[in-house]
Amino acid sequence: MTVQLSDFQGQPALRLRAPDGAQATVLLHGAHLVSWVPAGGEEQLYLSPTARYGEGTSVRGGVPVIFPQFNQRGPLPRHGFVRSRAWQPVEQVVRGGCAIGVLRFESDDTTRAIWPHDFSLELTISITGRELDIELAVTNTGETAFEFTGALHTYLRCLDVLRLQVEGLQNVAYEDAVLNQPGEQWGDVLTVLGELDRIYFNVPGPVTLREQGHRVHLSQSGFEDVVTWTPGTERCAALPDMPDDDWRQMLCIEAAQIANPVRVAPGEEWIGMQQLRT
Ligand SMILES: O=P(O)(O)OC[C@H]1O[C@H](O)[C@H](O)[C@@H](O)[C@@H]1O
Repeated sequence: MTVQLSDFQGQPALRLRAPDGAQATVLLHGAHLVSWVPAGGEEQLYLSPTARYGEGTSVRGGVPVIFPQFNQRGPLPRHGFVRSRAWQPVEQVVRGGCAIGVLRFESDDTTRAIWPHDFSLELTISITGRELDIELAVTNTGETAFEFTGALHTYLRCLDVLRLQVEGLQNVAYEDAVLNQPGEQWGDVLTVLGELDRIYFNVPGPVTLREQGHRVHLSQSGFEDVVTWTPGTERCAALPDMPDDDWRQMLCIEAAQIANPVRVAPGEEWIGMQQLRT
């Protein structure tokens, strides 16, 4: 196995470095990407300074992998269970100018006890220049089909969430979990006024986060939906693993599959991807 483990906050991690200087760090815990610095650029991901680490916890920030259940849309723990478990490192390599890290998670007695299916997940993180690709492959290794929902729950770092714009969601129907009602994005930009928690369904193209002197383009395949989330003042103050005012420095733009659960037949594989470019 071609993997060299580093330490990040006491956690085993893969540090990726492309020949052009792009860097990323992914924990074995949750296959959780906690840092992405494009070549010649600055940190693009928000990571809470009071995040918790280790078995059973989920890290606040970075890119949590949500599987096999989004949020509380089913009987499983919120956002499923793979974000709070250790994954296995599979590969760490530099190929064609990209630094690539691969991690794997396989069903075991603990997962079967709450979700009776056999599966294998592989998360591949690839960086080069100003681009990050995150690919989640879900394989059904069992004898019967299963369905899942999930997401790559990307926390983007920003200067001030109240002063940014998100483009690419015009005319897209959404469900607003704060107002508890459906809606449709009528303007060409989404601005944030405070707590925001929306699922945009069937998003047709890329989404761009834009603020003064900074922008990130996000595109996705496999995943049909996009979630936008920031907790706002009150909810953030109630989160034990995030400083009270830090919600102003982040916005989650998640590649998600929620409205139409994915059905995976025995032996089949589903692939979902989120691509970020600055
Ligand atoms: O606090 P967590 O379990 O990590 O969930 C954080 C957030 O994730 C998603 O974005 C959901 O849409 C939110 O409703 C939820 O609050």
